Amino acid sequence: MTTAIYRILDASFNRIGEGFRTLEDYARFALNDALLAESAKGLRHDLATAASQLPRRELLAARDTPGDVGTDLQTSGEQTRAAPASVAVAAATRCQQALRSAEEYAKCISPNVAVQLEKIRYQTYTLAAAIETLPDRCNRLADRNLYALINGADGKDSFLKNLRSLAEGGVDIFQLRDKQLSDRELFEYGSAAMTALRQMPGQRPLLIINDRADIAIACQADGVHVGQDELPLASVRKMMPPASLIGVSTHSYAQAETAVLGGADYIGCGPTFPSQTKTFDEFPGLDFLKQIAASISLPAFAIGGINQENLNQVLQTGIRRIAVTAALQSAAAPQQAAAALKQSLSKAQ
Ligand SMILES: Cc1ncc(COP(=O)(O)OP(=O)(O)O)c(N)n1
Ligand SMILES: Cc1ncsc1CCOP(=O)(O)O
Ligand SMILES: [Mg+2]
Repeated sequence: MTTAIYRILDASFNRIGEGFRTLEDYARFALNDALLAESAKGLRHDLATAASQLPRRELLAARDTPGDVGTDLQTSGEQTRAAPASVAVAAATRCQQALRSAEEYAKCISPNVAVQLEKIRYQTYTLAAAIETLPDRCNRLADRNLYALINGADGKDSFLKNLRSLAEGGVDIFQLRDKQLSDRELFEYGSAAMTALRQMPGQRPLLIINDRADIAIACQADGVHVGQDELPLASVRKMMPPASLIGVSTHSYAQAETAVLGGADYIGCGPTFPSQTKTFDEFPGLDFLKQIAASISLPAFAIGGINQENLNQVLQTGIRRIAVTAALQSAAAPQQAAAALKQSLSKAQ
């Protein structure tokens, strides 16, 4: 019986390793996403570490490919795949199934290895979901690059006038960010903004609510933006209607990785420069933006003190999206300032 167990484990380890390699290739060459490719590679290494705790001689001795009664068993679905995305989904499914099988049989000879395989299996569920959903997440914001954080300090009429004017200037995502308004006011401003946006022709700008999933739901906004101190992404996702957008603030590569794997629809990255809107002690700055641009294909908005004067420095990092407050709010002519930012962003695309 021990030979049978090693034979199953040997076959499973091969299947899992091949599955991770297939996922890595898809993330690297089809999605152009270094973070997800690295994540698949990391799991392949974790698998090798777990397997190395079993005697390799026994695993190889149990291998008997010519005597395998299953090599001819194939379903017709295995012969064709509609697209690379289907190859990746099938690879992820095979990995998960083989991990489960390996985990169960490993329990007979090494409970410790079984625990490690279980951990890899859970991480595979997360990675598979992130890989499968990435194209959709990217497409939803594909041509949106100018994001304005607006407040209601001057009253609702002025807020709506500003919203319409900035939309004319080319803002394609708004965030209602106001830490002074009451819950009732946030709801009223958000609802009024949604009514105004729905009346706009063509691809209307989106409305995201800062910090508060409950307010976003109540005013039927397009989504919510949460920082590192708000509710975690997974909890917010459970609360929001299925098509809602969820953005996450990130200040380090590790935070960005967690957001991408956790299913965020976009990330805010910063602060880049000192800001008139919010005070910061630390600035991940342009180096952080470079890191993000090199590794992450999820829409990423640089934020913090960005204006027409320093925009080129941001664009030189490879980042193509920005989120701003003061560059519009403090401008003599906000609509023209938005149009100028939009033009610079469009030129860089
Ligand atoms: C697009 C975008 N990026 C980052 C932030 C900052 O969010 P957070 O860190 O939660 O800070 P507050 O905005 O809540 O003060 C953001 N709002 N939008
Ligand atoms: C909320 C927030 N988080 C990081 S920077 C920032 C403020 C963005 O406004 P500004 O463009 O005026 O710096
Ligand atoms: Mg916040």
